[in-house]
Amino acid sequence: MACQSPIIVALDFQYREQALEVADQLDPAKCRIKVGKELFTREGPSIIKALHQKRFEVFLDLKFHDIPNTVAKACGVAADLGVWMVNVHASGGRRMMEAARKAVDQAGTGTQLIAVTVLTSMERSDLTELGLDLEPIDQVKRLAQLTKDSGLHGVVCSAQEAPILKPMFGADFSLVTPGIRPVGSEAGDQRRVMTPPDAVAAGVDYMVIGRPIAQASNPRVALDNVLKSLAAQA
Ligand SMILES: O=c1ccn([C@@H]2O[C@H](COP(=O)(O)O)[C@@H](O)[C@H]2O)c(=O)[nH]1
Repeated sequence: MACQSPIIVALDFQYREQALEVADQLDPAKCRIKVGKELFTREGPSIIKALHQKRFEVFLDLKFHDIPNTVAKACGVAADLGVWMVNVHASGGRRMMEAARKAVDQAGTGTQLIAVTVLTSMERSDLTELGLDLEPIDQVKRLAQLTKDSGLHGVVCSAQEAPILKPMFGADFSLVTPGIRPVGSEAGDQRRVMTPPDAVAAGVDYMVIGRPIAQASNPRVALDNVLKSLAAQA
């Protein structure tokens, strides 16, 4: 049965052993797992297989950004791996995203394809340096609209943008939000952050949590504490 939890735990480790040690402390009924660039670059598709064997649904977070043909082929291969979700950068443009969606659909594995709008580590000053003289929310809205128009299943954004995006794009367009910080945990390199209960109240569908759970002395307890904070609010 598909996992009902909104939590996606990012296993940002280099080695399979480290990642699986944390995965073994987690319950696939209570969270999904995100595999990103560091772990996938070291371990390759075998880490996906290992997590699937442990019954986790996997978000393969490689944020593809290249010409349409290259991204479409990569997304098709990711979908063939049977991952639950894969992503691209929305700034790759409409033709890139449409090609990627087509390739994912052709795989026939039900993989969801989403696009990154503005990284949660970025704030207005970062956009200014890129020549974008606007608030993150304005760029997020623009790229989310392009993502929706290109036929993708949702976007990566910050939870801070969810109250605006959810009514704009509706229940079927997933908002996947990193930059989630339980009370008391350090923001680190994240800039647009929110607590788990506030993120749910803001309308997010899925929240990605890495270091606050994966680097905790007890990841199982850290995950349970997040889930308890959500239940207390419900
Ligand atoms: O905009 C984005 C897109 C992806 N991420 C990824 O999410 C996790 C967050 O980890 P934390 O340790 O909870 O900060 C990480 O794997 C990023 O690559 C993101 O943070 N922001």
